[in-house]
Amino acid sequence: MLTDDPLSLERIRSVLTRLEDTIIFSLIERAQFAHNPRIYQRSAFKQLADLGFHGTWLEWFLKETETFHAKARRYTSPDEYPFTSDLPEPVLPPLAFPQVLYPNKINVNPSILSFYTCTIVPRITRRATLALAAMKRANGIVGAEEFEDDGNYGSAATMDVEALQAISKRVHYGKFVSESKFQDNPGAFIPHILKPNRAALEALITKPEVEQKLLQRLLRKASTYAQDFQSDDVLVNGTNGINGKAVKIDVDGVVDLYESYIIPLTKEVEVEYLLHRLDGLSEAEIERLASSKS
Ligand SMILES: C=C(O[C@@H]1C=C(C(=O)O)C=C[C@H]1O)C(=O)O
Repeated sequence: MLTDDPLSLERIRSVLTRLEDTIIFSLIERAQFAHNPRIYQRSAFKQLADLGFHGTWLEWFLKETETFHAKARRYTSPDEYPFTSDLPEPVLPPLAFPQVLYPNKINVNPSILSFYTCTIVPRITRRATLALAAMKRANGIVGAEEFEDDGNYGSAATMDVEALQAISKRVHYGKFVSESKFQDNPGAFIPHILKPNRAALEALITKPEVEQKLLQRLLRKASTYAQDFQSDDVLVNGTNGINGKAVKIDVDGVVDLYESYIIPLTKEVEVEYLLHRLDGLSEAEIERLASSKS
């Protein structure tokens, strides 16, 4: 039975499980558009330079979106982390969230943005890109560089922002996992924090059976959602997809995203959080922690 204890590992894992669906569906939506590599290239749009912005189209989308969300106090929540630095202060006073996590400044969004744009997007949009190429060749267009560009820069970036926000929330939830595991047995972690030992900390937080169960569930989910998309070849709205046909998700690509990137980065967040879990505590406070067990 799920408790409302914010550090219940069962409750935390149920949030991670729910985020799987959010991530898979955001990737399915992004997969309906071609790769559109221009939106990930710095200074690829003169119009942005004219606005004084010299990042990528996607970074501009993130900045504009996160600027508004920051004013609406989104990033005062302990489970929300922006990709953009120097955001404005909220227009409302921050909500009084319970102080569940130990104060920290861990934000791995630069790593998330890098693997997402360099590896995940090209892989999940491959089918849309191939379908676009076939359509363009059939219409006598032969320029290979055009095969990756369907011009849907706004739609593609909107889907990218949704995917990135869901992946960021999932990865940074590792902080709640680490606090939960630390409070359950602080004495096991403290020696490897006082004498920093990343490998020992990673071994303590790693649960292979949980990871395997997750990957098996993910394969079932992605395969089911891909099957649904296949059975519904012509989309109701007709705007997404190539030539009105739904593009099915790269099931192996979703599983690989988790196995090669999301799970390892979540564990990196868990270890980093633990390495700073005793920052600012006195020897007496650490001693008390070491001798306590929940
Ligand atoms: C998130 C946890 O910690 C680790 C990371 C996992 C993941 O990223 O899915 C799963 C199990 C653990 O190896 C957990 O124990 O649930």
